[in-house]
Amino acid sequence: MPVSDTRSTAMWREVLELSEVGPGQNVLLLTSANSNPLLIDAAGRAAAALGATVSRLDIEPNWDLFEVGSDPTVVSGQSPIDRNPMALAAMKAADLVVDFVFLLFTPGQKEVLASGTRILLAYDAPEVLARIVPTREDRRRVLAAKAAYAAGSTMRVTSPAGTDLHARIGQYPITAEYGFVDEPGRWDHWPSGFVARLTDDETAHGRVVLAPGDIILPFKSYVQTAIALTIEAGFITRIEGGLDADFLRSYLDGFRDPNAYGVSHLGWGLQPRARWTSLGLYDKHPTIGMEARAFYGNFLFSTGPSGKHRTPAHLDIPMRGCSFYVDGAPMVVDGDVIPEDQRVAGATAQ
Ligand SMILES: O=c1ccc(O)c[nH]1
Ligand SMILES: [Fe+2]
Repeated sequence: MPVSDTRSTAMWREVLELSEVGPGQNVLLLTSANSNPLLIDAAGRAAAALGATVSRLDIEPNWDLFEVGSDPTVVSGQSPIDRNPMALAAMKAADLVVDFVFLLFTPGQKEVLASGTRILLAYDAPEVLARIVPTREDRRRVLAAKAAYAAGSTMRVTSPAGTDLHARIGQYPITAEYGFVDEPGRWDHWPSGFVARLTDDETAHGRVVLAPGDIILPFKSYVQTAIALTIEAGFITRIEGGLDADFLRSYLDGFRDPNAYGVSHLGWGLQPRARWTSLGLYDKHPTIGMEARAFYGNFLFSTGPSGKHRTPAHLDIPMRGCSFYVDGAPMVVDGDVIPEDQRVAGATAQ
């Protein structure tokens, strides 16, 4: 059932207030043909009610040859604003841009954030946003996890299905997503609730075994048959299994890009209000699967773009029942997050 206008405007007011929107702030709504008008209208009304000056910039759709289906996360890394000085100038002049297009991983987004503009991405179905309106408690929990992740120089992920992945970390920043943008130059995504970071170049190695119930985005499917990935020097070198493995291998082959097999950002889900099951109740169009990316205790594995290599092929693969260690200290054990007051530091913990 759709979220009512009243409720939608109220939730936007809450999130924009958390994002420090108020009188004197310039808020730009960035839209395109793929944007959800319900989200745009509610955000504009809420920002105006908070006293901000609200403008809207509509850009050409970000279609790409490889974009199959209607999910903008299928192809990442470029957008029409990258080569549009007019759009970039408008976004840099804003204090906060609400991105209804999906600019993640694009050079244009990076340039706008560097100017101090805040960018809040909002694309998922309105009822998913309504279920996961961010809170200061989400921010505290995610930032505590970020601090624990930042303290380490090695990571390891294991699972009963046979995952045993090692990597060095520290070369690249941590993305701590809690759903609102309260500092200059900050990017975030509503709904969310997880930490993620790229591994140090060519250091990821071992095995990742996708078990039944793990999710591959943007396929928006639950893995039915196990897929065994061999990881060497930061790349997937072998994909073994049955039909799910064939589909994954064929999909990645279809990009004809060796970087499609890269290991991308790794982290874990920290949103207790996101549910592993939600994706199973939607058709593929209405949602981009943010509850799957954020459900509490997932291991968020992902492939494609890395620190050194660009590629339009990006998969987010939230996995259940894994254990995530930073310098041997457990962050998640068998799919359950270790609360920060029970976390122990250093390699002694394992
Ligand atoms: O919020 C997001 C969404 C997709 C992604 O790849 C990273 N973070
Ligand atoms: Fe991702």
